[in-house]
Amino acid sequence: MAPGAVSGKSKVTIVGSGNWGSVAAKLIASNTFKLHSFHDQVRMWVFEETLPSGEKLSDVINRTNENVKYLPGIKLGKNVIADPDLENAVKDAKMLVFVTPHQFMDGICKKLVGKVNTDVEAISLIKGMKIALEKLSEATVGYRENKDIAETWVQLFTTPYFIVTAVQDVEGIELCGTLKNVVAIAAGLVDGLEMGNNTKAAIMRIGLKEMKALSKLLFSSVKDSTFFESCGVADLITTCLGGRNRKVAEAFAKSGGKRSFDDLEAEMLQGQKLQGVLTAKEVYEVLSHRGWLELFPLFATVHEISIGHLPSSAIVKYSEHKPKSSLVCKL
Ligand SMILES: NC(=O)C1=CN([C@@H]2O[C@H](COP(=O)(O)OP(=O)(O)OC[C@H]3O[C@@H](n4cnc5c(N)ncnc54)[C@H](O)[C@@H]3O)[C@@H](O)[C@H]2O)C=CC1
Ligand SMILES: O=C(CO)COP(=O)(O)O
Repeated sequence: MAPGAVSGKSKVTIVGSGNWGSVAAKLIASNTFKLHSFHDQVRMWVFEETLPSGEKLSDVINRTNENVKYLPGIKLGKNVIADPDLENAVKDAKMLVFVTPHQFMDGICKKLVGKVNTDVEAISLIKGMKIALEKLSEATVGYRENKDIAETWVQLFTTPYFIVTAVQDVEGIELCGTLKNVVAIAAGLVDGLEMGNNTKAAIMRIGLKEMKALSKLLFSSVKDSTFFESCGVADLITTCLGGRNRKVAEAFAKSGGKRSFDDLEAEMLQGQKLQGVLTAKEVYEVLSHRGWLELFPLFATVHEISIGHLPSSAIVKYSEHKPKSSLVCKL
């Protein structure tokens, strides 16, 4: 029997403990407690930090059963164990749930080499829900070939208020979750410029079109139908209406570009991380490398605004840059 399957039960470890990581821990812990195929206890790796009280965050989570910094006011479940030691947190796991801001993943993966079970299964969480208050939400699990494994993950996450669907399109789902954060920055800029709902809806539509076009250019296997799943249009709507990327971009535009995204992130999010600005830079690099910049004016403009090369108002002027080919329209 594999070490992670003590008494035949799969042990789950969550790698990450921010806002969404803590929500995931709560969801999963409620299921592992009820379902016989999973070990009750869920380990959650915590990037350790010292709170203003002088206590360690992991100690406080274990004492109060609450992530007081990243998800205050919500009980995680007594079977969630916070562990600041990454190696120890993963060593017996049969199922790993990765949920840290993506800029930290390289370092984490390097530390995990040779430390996890050889038959471990892993999932990277997709985006777009505020569900800790148990309001109805959805998510999509992507899989390649093995639908049975996908269904195990669906079982682990599903609750009466959290509907999870398995979709055979890993790349499409990953790219939806990644690219929507860039569109959310654009939507926030429109809010900061006080341009109203029609303009915002137009930006969201164009953003969705660029999301689909870029995903399909990068991976021909990406399915159109994925954009109508929760990970596609639903996630895009929620992030553009109420997310952190939107909120900080709004403040950036309101400051007339005088405040940087880094400053605003630190001030407004108190340790939580923005993904949209870094993603816009990474997308820009890909577009630039492949000679596709003019095919994706919204994505390119978001990056140029975020680094101060263009004013926020450029977000509604970018359509004057005419794409060189009709490739985007064809897609
Ligand atoms: N909050 C949301 O609604 C959703 C977030 N996501 C994704 O989940 C991932 C994690 O997001 P959240 O849990 O919201 O995190 P968060 O933004 O709330 O918190 C940041 C996390 O990064 C950790 N951290 C800071 N410095 C670190 C370092 N050097 N190394 C490792 N960790 C470090 C902090 O301890 C904290 O746990 C992101 O990729 C995000 O895109 C996905 C779906 C929904
Ligand atoms: O998916 C998320 C982070 O990548 C959530 O971001 P928002 O809070 O901007 O919606």
